[in-house]
Amino acid sequence: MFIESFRVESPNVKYTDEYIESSYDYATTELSHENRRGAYEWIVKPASVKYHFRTSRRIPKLGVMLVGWGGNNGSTLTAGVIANREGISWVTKDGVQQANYFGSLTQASTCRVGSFQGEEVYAPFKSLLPMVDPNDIVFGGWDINGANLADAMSRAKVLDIDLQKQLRPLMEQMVPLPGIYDPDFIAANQEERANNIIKGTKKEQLFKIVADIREFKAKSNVDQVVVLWTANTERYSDVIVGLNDTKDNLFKSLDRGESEISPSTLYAMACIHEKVPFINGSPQNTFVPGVIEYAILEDSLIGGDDFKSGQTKMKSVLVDFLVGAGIKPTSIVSYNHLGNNDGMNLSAPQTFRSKEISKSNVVDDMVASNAILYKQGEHPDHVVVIKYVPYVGDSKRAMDEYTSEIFMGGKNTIVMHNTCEDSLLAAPLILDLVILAELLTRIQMKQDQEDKFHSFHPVASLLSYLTKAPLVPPGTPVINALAKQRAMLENVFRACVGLSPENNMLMEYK
Ligand SMILES: NC(=O)c1ccc[n+]([C@@H]2O[C@H](COP(=O)([O-])OP(=O)(O)OC[C@H]3O[C@@H](n4cnc5c(N)ncnc54)[C@H](O)[C@@H]3O)[C@@H](O)[C@H]2O)c1
Ligand SMILES: O=P([O-])([O-])O[C@@H]1[C@@H](O)[C@H](O)[C@@H](O)[C@H](O)[C@@H]1O
Repeated sequence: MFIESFRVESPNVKYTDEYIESSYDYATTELSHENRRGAYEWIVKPASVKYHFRTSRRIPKLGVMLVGWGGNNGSTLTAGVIANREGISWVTKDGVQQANYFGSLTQASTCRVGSFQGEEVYAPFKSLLPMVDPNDIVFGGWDINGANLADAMSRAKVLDIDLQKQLRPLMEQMVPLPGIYDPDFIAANQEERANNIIKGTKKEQLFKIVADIREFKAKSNVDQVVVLWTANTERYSDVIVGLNDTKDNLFKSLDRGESEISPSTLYAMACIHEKVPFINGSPQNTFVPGVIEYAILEDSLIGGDDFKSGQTKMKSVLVDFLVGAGIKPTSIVSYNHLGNNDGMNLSAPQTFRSKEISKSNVVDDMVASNAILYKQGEHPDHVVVIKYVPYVGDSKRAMDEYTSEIFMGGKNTIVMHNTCEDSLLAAPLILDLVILAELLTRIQMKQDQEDKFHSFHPVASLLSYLTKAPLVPPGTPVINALAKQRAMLENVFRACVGLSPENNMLMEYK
């Protein structure tokens, strides 16, 4: 059974005009290793911590500024939202296609709210808490290439022609603002694309971005802005003591005109300066330690890294299943080729290295969870290959092979092939990232013994479901298993309306 919405009635939940307020007993455990009767034992004690949540019900008019707006992802997302908002349908060789938000967790997934007369009851994920409607989002952003969004959509070659024809008049007036271009951080093959750039020193560029954000907010008449990086993958920045290891050193480096400050770090600093959430959809280390310290000091939301859209998303499901089933993956080979501009940029060794890192670390938590299968320090062989093949364009071809050890010395090899437009996987994730980032800024929490409500930690680990390399607060475990990431997000939102975590026990039927 499916219901469109629900209201929680509980002594622990209060709906006012301003807020949804809830009290929630967080059940956890406390572990100790104790010498009992001459032998050490691991003691596990159930514990409970009372939290209070307060979610503002005032949904803002949201402006989203994309860095790399004219790229395949940026143009495809903008086109998709306009098509949904205008209710556009188009003719394809398979018949008439309606616009939809498939692939978006917030817009096209559901969550179980219970059972009714023996039927399982599900509601839209977006009904858990008041969220921005994507159809109401105002888009803007920057691009180092000056193509308008209609031409960018055509260049991307992602969407059907009949749809593009209907969208062109609605998109050709959208022109990206000049972006910060530094050839030292992306592939040299991007140089000819860079015809729309901000001149000046890095500091002048940073404060031009600040001015752009303020002007966009005023002109678009939006209440809140979220900025998301969907520009090219940069090489990693060197992290150097005295350069970018602290907020103060980062700003001193900026004043000195240090070159080792990437464009993405400059955009992030500008957003933190304006207390505008900044999400990194690419794998580079935008968030050098100085940026993280700056975000924490300013309590300004940052999140990332690298959209988890295809091969890696599948990997974070399959390896979790295998290891959870007591099967030992021993070799993982992920190959793909694609022919879009992202693929061209990744054909340079230094930018590929950024992507190789984010695509390789995704199994670490699952391997570490099972010492029966893996000895200390043991890992599967794990290879990532990306090749640039212009002819296939955005239609990424991914081939994965997983070899595992099974019962009594047996071997099992799983091979997968995946073909689809990479941007059609990423665009809905961008939507989720900006909608969730905005929502997180409207949720406040406190433990029972705390005096005042406060926001979540500004490093938004709750966005990890959507990223290959989740950015987490210092000292926080990095969870990559997709089911755990989704459950974490859903259960925190359930707590905000006083509902217990979905535990799948179905005791009613036992
Ligand atoms: N499935 C996916 O598409 C997917 C998944 C994970 C991550 N990503 C990442 O998302 C990013 C975008 O992917 P895409 O396919 O849209 O790439 P794209 O090359 O089509 O778009 C990137 C855009 O960014 C612009 N740009 C580059 N540097 C810029 C800067 N400093 N400021 C402003 N604009 C800049 C480029 O001109 C281009 O228009 C890439 O980094 C890619 O690795 C994509
Ligand atoms: O999300 P995923 O499919 O694992 O990884 C993808 C890579 O395989 C692809 O080569 C790259 O161009 C995309 O940006 C994305 O990162």
